[in-house]
Amino acid sequence: MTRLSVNINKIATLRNSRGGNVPNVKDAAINCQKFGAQGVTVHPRPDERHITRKDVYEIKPVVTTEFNIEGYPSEDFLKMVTEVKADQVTLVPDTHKQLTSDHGWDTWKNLSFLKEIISRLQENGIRTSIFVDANPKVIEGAAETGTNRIELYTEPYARLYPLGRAEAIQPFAEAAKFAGNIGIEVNAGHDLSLENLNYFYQNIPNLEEVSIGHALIADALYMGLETTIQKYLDCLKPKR
Ligand SMILES: CC(=O)[C@@H](O)[C@H](O)COP(=O)(O)O
Ligand SMILES: NCC(=O)COP(=O)(O)O
Repeated sequence: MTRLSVNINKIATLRNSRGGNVPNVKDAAINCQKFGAQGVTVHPRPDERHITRKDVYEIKPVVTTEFNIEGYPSEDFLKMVTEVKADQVTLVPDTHKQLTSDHGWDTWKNLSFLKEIISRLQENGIRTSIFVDANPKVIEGAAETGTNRIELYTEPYARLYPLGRAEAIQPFAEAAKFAGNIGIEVNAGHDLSLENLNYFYQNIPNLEEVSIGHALIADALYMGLETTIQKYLDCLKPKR
């Protein structure tokens, strides 16, 4: 079964545009789960332009499914995810000024750094995932870090999908197969949508989880959160 974790960053973006507490991110987390999401994802950034550190602490008690926190492993970030006891932490190689995440880790170059962080998180009972490009060499490096999972960075798939989905999926299918063969579980995310999700799911073996925010929250403006989540879950129905 592939789980859907809803990234609620964009709810916080809307809230922050006015100050105050509308829309309420805690209620969004509660409702995503009520409507069937099997996880809640947040990606707090150092400038707190959407999810804030305070949000992370406030959301945790209402998450009854899986709380996945994504971000760059600064000391501040590590303290927060450990205090909050995230179920899963996804390490992302963000730089300070990034508009959004746009690349995976160079796992070989950052091997000792990642190894140390991953063992600290695992000692605290937190499952780890690291954000990577669909590249077997990089995934081999990920295995060396001791991580439980990788998250495949799917923006290149989403971008190429309208031009030719068979070519778009190929490196991802190979990468996921390679990860499976060396015993690493696979998550995926970034720019997945109602247009491209089902084909991704159909072609990626043993996909544990997808985290989806931008497109899903945009769809919810038109269809409502409940219908939208149902449609995303329909894309992840067991393969026949
Ligand atoms: C790692 C990843 O792909 C997501 O967390 C995505 O970057 C969402 O972050 P923003 O909402 O800040 O764009
Ligand atoms: N890890 C990916 C994520 O949480 C959401 O990415 P996006 O759907 O907002 O592009």
